[in-house]
Amino acid sequence: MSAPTYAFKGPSAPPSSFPTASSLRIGIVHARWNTECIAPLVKGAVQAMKKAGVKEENIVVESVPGSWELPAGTQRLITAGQVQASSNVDDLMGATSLLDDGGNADASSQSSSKASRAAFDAVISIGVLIKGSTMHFEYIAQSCCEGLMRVGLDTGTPVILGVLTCLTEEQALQRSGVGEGAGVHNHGEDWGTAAVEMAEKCNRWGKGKVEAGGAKNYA
Ligand SMILES: Nc1c(NC[C@H](O)[C@H](O)[C@H](O)CO)[nH]c(=O)[nH]c1=O
Ligand SMILES: CC(=O)[C@@H](O)COP(=O)(O)O
Repeated sequence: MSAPTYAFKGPSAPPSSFPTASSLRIGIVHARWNTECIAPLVKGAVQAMKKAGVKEENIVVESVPGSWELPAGTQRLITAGQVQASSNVDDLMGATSLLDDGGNADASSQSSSKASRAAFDAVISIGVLIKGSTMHFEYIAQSCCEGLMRVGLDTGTPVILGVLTCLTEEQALQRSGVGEGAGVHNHGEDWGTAAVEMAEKCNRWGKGKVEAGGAKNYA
């Protein structure tokens, strides 16, 4: 199944600068299913956030078994950040991620004395669902996306939907930036940029600051 070509589908350019990026703390929770795609997607998100100005030590990467576990994992990571911010709880010990050494290293490898202990400004939830021969895919895809939306609205922390729901392995690879042919694009990069933008905007709106004058662009 080859990728269709589009005239304009896709996100427009992100903001040209992210003034508060260096002080943001952003979490990634990724599923461990379909690692061929998960690893490049997580890498794309991390690289985009670093390019926007987020410090590597302020990006926390944790994993859960599959996409079904993403809503609960995301909710609990947000809570963990809030607990850390209000106490002296140290790193989240024992956590494993595909990006660690063979999935066996613990989260202390990410730690740095300079790392933020603030509540997370945004969390990216990354999973790759690929249609099989039963209804498994449909149930997980629907519940996972609805669950992640609920976590974002209930906690007030921006949750970025980094879940691919693909009908074929080829579709998943193309959207992870490792496929072949037209339409290959690492969506993880878009999710990283979206996380920084939403973190900055929600922090600003939370302080009651809104930008005036935007209507002139549409007059
Ligand atoms: N089929 C896929 C799954 N399935 C696993 C579930 O997400 C879950 O981990 C299991 O049922 C235990 O509760 N997960 C994916 O991320 N991607 C799939 O394609
Ligand atoms: C429950 C499962 O993991 C499995 O039986 C789902 O099968 P499929 O991915 O072919 O729908």
